[in-house]
Parts: sequence; C-alpha cells; structure tokens
Amino acid sequence: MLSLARRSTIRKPSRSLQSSDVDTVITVEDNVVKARGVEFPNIWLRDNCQCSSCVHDATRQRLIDIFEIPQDISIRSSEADAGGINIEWSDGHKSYYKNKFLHNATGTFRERAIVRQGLRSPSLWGSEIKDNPPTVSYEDVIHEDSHGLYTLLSNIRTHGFTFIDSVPHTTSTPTESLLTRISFIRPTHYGAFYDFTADLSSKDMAYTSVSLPAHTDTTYFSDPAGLQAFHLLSHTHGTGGASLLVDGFKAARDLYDEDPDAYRILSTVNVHAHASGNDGISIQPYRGFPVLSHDAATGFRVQVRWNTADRAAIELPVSETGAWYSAARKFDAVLKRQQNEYWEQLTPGRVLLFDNWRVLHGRSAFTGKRRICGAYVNRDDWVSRWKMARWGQEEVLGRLAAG
Ligand SMILES: C[N+](C)(C)CCCC[C@H](N)C(=O)O
Ligand SMILES: O=C(O)CCC(=O)C(=O)O
Repeated sequence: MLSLARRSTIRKPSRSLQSSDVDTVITVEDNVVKARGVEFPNIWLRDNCQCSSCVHDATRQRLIDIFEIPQDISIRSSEADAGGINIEWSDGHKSYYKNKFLHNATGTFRERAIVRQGLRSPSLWGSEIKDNPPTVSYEDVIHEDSHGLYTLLSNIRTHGFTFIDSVPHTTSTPTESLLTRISFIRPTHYGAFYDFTADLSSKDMAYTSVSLPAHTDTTYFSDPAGLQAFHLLSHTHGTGGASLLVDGFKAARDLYDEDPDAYRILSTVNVHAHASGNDGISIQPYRGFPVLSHDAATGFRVQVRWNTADRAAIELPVSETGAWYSAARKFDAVLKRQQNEYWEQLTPGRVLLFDNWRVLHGRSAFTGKRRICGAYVNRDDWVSRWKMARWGQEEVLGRLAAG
C-alpha cells in the first residue's frame, strides 16, 4: 500500500534533466546493456529503438510489432560513443540509444513522473492569496510570441488558478480566443463555449441564482474537466454572486495532518456521481472514484473530486457508510474554514481560470441578471501544453519510454 502523500511537493526539476549533465556510463556485459547498475532487457531495448524504421518520423508512433521479434533477441555487437551506444541485434537490425534516454529510464518513479505528469512543486494557499493572486494580462497571453501563455500555465500548475486581466468584454469572443490559445474547448451536455445566466436553460443549479458551496465540476464524468474558466460579463439590477475558491490540495494536506484516518477513508472509498437534470440524460462515470486520488507510482496527490449536490452512491455496504460520512464531514469542515476560503467578486475584463482537479469553486447567492461565459479544457490537453512549454518537445518525447 503506497504511503498516502502528506505533501504533493516535489523538487523542482533540477538541471539534471538537461542532457549535458547526464554522465551515465553504459556498459554491455554478457549480452546485457547496463546503465547506473540497471540491466535493460534486450526485448525492451529493441521495442524502444528510435530509428526511423521503428518509429514514424512524423507521428512518433511505433512501426514495429515487437511480438513478431523473438523474445530472446540477442546483441551481435555493440560500440559506445560519447553520446550513447550502437547495438547490432542478432537479426541484423541496428539501433542507437542515447545516454540520456537510458539514464531517464533508470530514474525513480518520482523522477520519471515529473515530466510525464508535468509536475511542479504546488504552492498551497488559503485566504491570504487574496492579497496577491496569480495574474497575467490578456495582451501577454494572446500573442503567439509572448511569454504570457507560459506564465498562465505556470500559474495554474503552481497555484491551481490564475486571473487574466484586461480581457475585452463587449463580446465573449476574446474570452473564447484566450482559452483556445491553451487548447481546444471541451464540449459537454452544456454545450462547448458556455455563456450562461440563471434561466435553467440547462437543468443544473449553476443556471439558477442560489448559492453553491465549494465543489469541483463534472465529477459525473470518468474524466472530469481539467480547466474551467469564468468571465463575468455583466451583472445588472442585483447584488451578490461573489466567487469562492478553495485550494483542495491545501485542504487535503490539512486533513492529513489533523486526521490521517479520515484522509485514508477519503482516499480509498469510491464515490459515484451523476448529472441527471436534462431530459433523457443521466451521466455517471464508469466506476466510482475516491474524493482524494493519488498517483499510483509516486503517491502524489492528483485529484480532488468533491460535489455534494451531484454525489450518488458511496461504494460501501450501506450499513458501513457512516465511517465515510464522518470522514467527509471533517473534510467539509476544513474546506469551509475561513482561512481556506478565497472570496472574490469577479468583474468584466477579469477571467478566472482554474484547475478543476485541484481547486474547488463556488458562489454566493445573487439577485438580478448575471451573465458568465467560459469553457472547460481537458486535463490531458492543458497538461500537455504545459509540459511542452516547460520542457520542450525533445525532453518530453525523449521520456516516453521512461516516464
Ligand atoms: C457549464 N457551466 C459551467 C455553465 C455549468 C456547469 C454545471 C456544472 C455542474 N454543477 C457540476 O458541478 O459539474
Ligand atoms: O455562477 C458561478 O459563479 C459558478 C457556477 C458554478 O459553480 C459552475 O458553473 O460550476
């Protein structure tokens, strides 16, 4: 049983990710390649030959069927050079393995997760973040050659959210353009780019004026939305409708510190969810998921799924569900602590964009006509964008077989 992470902190990727620092010594002894004391199965090496007859140059997809190659394939000859090692296989095929490639493959699960998951040491926050929330300007993000998109993605990967200021707001078009700079918008049964008011046009309480406690969205999808954006375009003839943010990773760490047993229950008991308001629809994930999910290889916190309104079955014998409710009650109390709540009144021109796998959101009740636009972006798509911005294509693709 992996120890559940107290912290999802990681060392920031050090320079050891740079090829120039890799001083891995590769040896071939008795038909076995070794690096850093690790023996590479010949079949693994053959499967991961990177030559253009084994990997499609344009698509980076594997061209060979490794299962057509004998399991006991052996090394006919080998020759090392400064950057790696040349191997001629018993079937005559020739491969070249860079030092860095083999070095990466011998890393710990923690080291290998950093690039694969686009990890960055999370900066956990509470209500104090109000004094200096992560922010980037629209002009810095919207232009191809700007650094602003990197800053936007870095803010989200570090803090779980960012504001984008000075977004034109006479129409919703600039907001949509801003979001598509990250990746394509994820359509759902609410539509794609959403622009909503309290008209129950979709049978969900978001389309009403009631208060919504801190929650994560789309817990009823097997793969909940990755990013969510809100841009308040107008609010007339009424008051209220303040936005709430809570750092779910910070709340999880608080729970771990205060009640590790409750943390364990919320990390192991699966919970189901549903979206059943719209006619003819009842969306549920293919399986239950715990409130707190962790990376299987490293134990890092990966996701918070918390939505009391959309929750369905608790995956326990009903007579035993009391333990889950007790644990969830404790987490709920942590989430509702004033020091964990960041309240902000959104205003036209200021877009809120957050990681729906980490940051919970909510709102206070309101009166009048309140119009918000925004969209969801898939988790894998925005993390892909982040990884490429942080490490670049060569580093990311160079770790596919090692991550
Ligand atoms: C699409 N838009 C953001 C307007 C509304 C989405 C409703 C989300 C739902 N309450 C949930 O918790 O998943
Ligand atoms: O209206 C808001 O400010 C938030 C609505 C909401 O929580 C949602 O759309 O999931």
